[in-house]
Amino acid sequence: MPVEPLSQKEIEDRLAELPGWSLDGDRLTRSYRLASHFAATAMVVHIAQVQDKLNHHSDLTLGYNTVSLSVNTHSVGGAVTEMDFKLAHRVEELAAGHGAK
Ligand SMILES: C[C@H](O)[C@H](O)[C@H]1CNC2=NC(N)=NC(=O)C2=N1
Repeated sequence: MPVEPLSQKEIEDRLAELPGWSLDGDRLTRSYRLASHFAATAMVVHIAQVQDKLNHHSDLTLGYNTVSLSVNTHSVGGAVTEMDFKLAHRVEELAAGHGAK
């Protein structure tokens, strides 16, 4: 599926539907806090599974009780595309099941 860079306005409109996510330079980002380091680790594994399914991968960081993502689309030179928002929405869905805030 070919993807194109989104305009600033398109990014802002889509971000309005994704509380907690923001644009940091040319990347979509969000950090989550979890109840324990083990819970955070399980969420990382779950996100990795989704990313492989979508063939779209964030920079994914496991901290102490935290999980952070930062993503853009390499194939269009590191711009934000629909693929980044698709991943963000999938992560939001699974985050609830991990008790991530
Ligand atoms: C060959 C493979 O389809 C590409 O390298 C995929 C893998 N994961 C990816 N992840 C991200 N974030 N952007 C991409 O363009 C991308 N491309």
